Amino acid sequence: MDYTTKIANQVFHHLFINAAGVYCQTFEELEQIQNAPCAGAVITKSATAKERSGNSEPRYFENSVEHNTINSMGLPNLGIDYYLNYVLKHSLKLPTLFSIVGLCQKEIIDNLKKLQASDFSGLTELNLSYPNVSGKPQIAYDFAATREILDNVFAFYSKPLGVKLPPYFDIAHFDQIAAILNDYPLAYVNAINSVGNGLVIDPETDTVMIKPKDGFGGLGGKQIKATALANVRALRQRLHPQIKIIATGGVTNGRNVYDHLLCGADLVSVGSQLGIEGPTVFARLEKELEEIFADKGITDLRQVRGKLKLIA
Ligand SMILES: O=C(O)c1[nH]c(=O)[nH]c(=O)c1I
Repeated sequence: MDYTTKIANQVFHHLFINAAGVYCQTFEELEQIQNAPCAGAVITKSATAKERSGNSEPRYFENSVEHNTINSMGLPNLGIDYYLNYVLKHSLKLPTLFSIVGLCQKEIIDNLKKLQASDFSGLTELNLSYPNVSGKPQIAYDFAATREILDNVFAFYSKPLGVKLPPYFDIAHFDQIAAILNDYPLAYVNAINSVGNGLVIDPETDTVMIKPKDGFGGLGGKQIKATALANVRALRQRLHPQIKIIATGGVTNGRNVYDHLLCGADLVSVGSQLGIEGPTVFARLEKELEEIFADKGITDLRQVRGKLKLIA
């Protein structure tokens, strides 16, 4: 299958990218994704202006039997300069996306000003849905704040930009966020981030699984697949066609990838299952996807993308 996909000035030859936050904290992890068979792109951990150690541990739990995760990492990262050094210093094998975040609007703007002034020419992903910094609502759940930030960003930022969105659960919210995003020259949206503030209990000890926020954390893996598919589908139906979609959420096998394509995904990102299985996951997913294509006699992605059928 020819997976060639373009987003802004970047050409991808495979569908898969790591989800920001997974396998992308250090040079070593980033290089493992660069060199992973069937990986199409790499994205950095969402970077803040300064290095952060993040929340206290345990802050991540994976149930590898059920393919589910919960995390309240608290934005640990090595700081924007570290990741800028990576994307500028290395002859990178794959298109490498830069994930940016900020604890306040000023930090977001300052980070993007630094990127704008740098020689970085790839895609930037503005994370509007950093769920685990306590006391901070997700920007993307505050529609006025979302519009304000995008106004301020696009007043100066001229490099290709995407936004990472949290899941929405209300049709009116799909309408509202899409109406906002359609007002800006976005290269893409990445939907969805983890499903916020879930709770997982240890049956042995009647105790929460993670320490921060009394056990509340962002959910990932199989348990969020239906929500992820709905968000990809709803955004595809509403956004201008030139705004591409990176689909994230619930991908553990080839059929899930296929379903995200049916809902309109241009690329597919893998988070929890990458963390559980490691970078060989991309080759397994591509193999399973090609088996589905063979069964259905599909030879071109245009026969799948956005082709979800409804009941007449
Ligand atoms: O806690 C985190 O670091 C984190 N965790 C997530 O599940 N999504 C995010 O965007 C982030 I910035």
